[in-house]
Amino acid sequence: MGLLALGTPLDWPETKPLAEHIRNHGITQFLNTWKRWKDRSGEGLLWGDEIEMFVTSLDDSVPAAYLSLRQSEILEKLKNVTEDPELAKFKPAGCRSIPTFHPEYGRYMIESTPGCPYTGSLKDLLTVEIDMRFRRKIVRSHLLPNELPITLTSWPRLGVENAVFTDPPTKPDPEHSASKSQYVGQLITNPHARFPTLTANIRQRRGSLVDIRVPLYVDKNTVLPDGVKAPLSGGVPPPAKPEPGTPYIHMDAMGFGMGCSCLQITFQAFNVQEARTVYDALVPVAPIMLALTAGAPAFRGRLADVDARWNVIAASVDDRTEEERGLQPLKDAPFTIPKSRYDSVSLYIANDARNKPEYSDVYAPINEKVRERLVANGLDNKIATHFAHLFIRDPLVQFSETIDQDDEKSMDHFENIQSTNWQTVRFKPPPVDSPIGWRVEFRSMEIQPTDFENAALSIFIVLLSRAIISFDLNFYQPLSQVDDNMQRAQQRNAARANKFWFRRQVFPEDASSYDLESRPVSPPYTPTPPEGEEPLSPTSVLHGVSRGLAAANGHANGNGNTNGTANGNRSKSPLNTLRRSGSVSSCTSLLEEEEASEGPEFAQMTLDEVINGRGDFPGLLGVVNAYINSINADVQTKCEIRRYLDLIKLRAKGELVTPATYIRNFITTHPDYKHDSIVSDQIQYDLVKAIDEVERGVRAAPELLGKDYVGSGTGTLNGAHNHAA
Ligand SMILES: Nc1ncnc2c1ncn2[C@@H]1O[C@H](COP(=O)(O)OP(=O)(O)OP(=O)(O)O)[C@@H](O)[C@H]1O
Ligand SMILES: N[C@@H](CCC(=O)O)C(=O)O
Ligand SMILES: N[C@@H](CS)C(=O)O
Repeated sequence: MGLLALGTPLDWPETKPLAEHIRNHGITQFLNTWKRWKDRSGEGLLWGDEIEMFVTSLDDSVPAAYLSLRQSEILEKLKNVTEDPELAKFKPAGCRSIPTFHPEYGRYMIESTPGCPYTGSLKDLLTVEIDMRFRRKIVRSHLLPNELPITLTSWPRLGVENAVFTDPPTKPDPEHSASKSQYVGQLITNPHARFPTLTANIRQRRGSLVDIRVPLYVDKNTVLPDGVKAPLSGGVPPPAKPEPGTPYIHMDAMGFGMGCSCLQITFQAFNVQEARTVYDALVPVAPIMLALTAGAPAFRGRLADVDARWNVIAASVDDRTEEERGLQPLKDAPFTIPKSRYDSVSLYIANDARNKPEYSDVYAPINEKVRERLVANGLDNKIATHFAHLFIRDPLVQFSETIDQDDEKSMDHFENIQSTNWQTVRFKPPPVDSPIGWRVEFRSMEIQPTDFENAALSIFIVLLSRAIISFDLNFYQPLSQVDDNMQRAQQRNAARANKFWFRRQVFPEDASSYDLESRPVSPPYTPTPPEGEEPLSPTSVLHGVSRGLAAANGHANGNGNTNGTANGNRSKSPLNTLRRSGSVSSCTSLLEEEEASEGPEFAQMTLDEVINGRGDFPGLLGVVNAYINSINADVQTKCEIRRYLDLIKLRAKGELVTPATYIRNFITTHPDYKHDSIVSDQIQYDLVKAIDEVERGVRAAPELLGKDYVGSGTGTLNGAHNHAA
């Protein structure tokens, strides 16, 4: 959740003339922080997750499940839980603090975070699921008897025409609502000024309603839509912009995207250098984790032909003008902008010789004035270019009371731009007046139905970040490949059927290059815009290659059971220790043929291979296992951690399904499903009940969670039914 300042929000015509003032002071504020923190080390790893959930309300008489719009009431009660002596009694053993709860975009959403950040010790990692479950129980205990806390990524029936999908019922109001949507009304949006203002100002800056198009999953009885009711303005990234003639689901409001739920992880790095290294390494991991966590197969009452939310949110906050989208010749805009504010990363940032200029191969326009100012103040070109790219954007939410700020004491103007650049990974400078240091936020993952999964994914990403630092791993690949992977990750059944570009050789070839401090620094570079300022479509170059390549290759199944080196920091020969005996690849001729054309640096791998490894490539889980083996921890703790890592392993192998597949299967096998792509009220009601029962362990879902999953029981704090209405 972004900056939640208070005040009188300005509309777009009032905000636009302030853009340069806000950017200038934002950079001044950043430079003040830079001066304070550039050489400072923090405490090292502290980290936390953010879990976004929906509050749903069930009406058994219809039957139907609605989005409950009681966010404010519920958060009002949750505001004081930290001091609640009653609650302290229920704090589970191992849970260190009372969690905190925050608003999110949807008026039906609650975000929760741990009360204080975790450390990286394995023992602390074992408290993550306990903490997440505690949060869910606290929320559940503050709901009405007919309400449930549900961690679904998209709400299948949000915005269905002439239908009730909220409690209380709401109607679209295109005349007066901030989005002007023909499908959803103002009341689905959190009333805090940030959210309606973002919604209205994005639309006004863009010059039209946002335009979201998701390919429709066409079943045998699907009646193809006869077009949309509002004129469409185009410029939506694929596959939200299906090929002409492809049927799609249309959405037209920020809430369809930002009203989705995700799982985010924020780590504090030891220093700025480490933060930049981890940021870069996680950029290629983002699409991999999007595919592994995919959980959004239905939008606006229909099954989609995608499994994930990403492009929907990208299009839902796409404030670019027609000129910026390349639909009109440039007149007022200085350049075309290839991506939405919510999108994948377009520049690597580490000052590292391995960060070759050719890897930042997607067009990333920059604010040259900002770059020059940052460089003149001592920043190296890579980090300066990163911020100069973020600062091509205009501010979207400004309050009249806070136009003039004390740049020594505030970061609000900086955060205004930074926190509305919603990229897969976020590089976060230290806040003012706080001991918190440089952080990296990993943002691509979709929320999972259970906290077992949410904890497993969080633990995996944290351990991966430790392995990256410990073994000095090199995940660099061209950002055009990462962008291509982002699109592949969202396709239906991507986790099982798609291939993803990844770097083949991830270990340093020369052990002496391990020392981050002594690594040579690559020369400055400037990303070159393509000739004629046409918007690039790097993904299209690579698209055809991936399509339809099912994971039919019979490569050996790495079990991720590596023999890591002892005493982890900077393992000296990770390649040798990770080479698995007997795991030589036995690829099909198709794969061999494909690989032959791939070159030595990068290969297209199944998700199983990226995670579990193949041949000399250890897989992300392989390096995590090596890291675990290299640190001192008792066997019992390591075994308990493996329970979580097994979920990652088995899901990547395809032995467990993604939430998207589970939900899709639930819908398509439901007796009320008529093979017409439609998710009816009855289906959604049963789905919501089923997801809740699965979470509590009342309903088995071995295909999603394995057979040993133990649920949260009644799910409430005191074992009774919901009580705190
Ligand atoms: N010192 C710290 N280092 C790392 N993570 C921290 C630290 N302090 C808090 N966190 C965790 O960072 C997460 C996000 O908290 P933060 O306050 O940065 O949220 P935010 O600003 O709303 O994030 P977003 O970038 O999603 O808008 C939480 O899980 C929190 O536990
Ligand atoms: N809910 C958004 C993220 C919102 C935020 O940036 O905090 C998502 O699913 O990605
Ligand atoms: N919650 C996100 C998306 S609206 C933010 O505030 O930036």
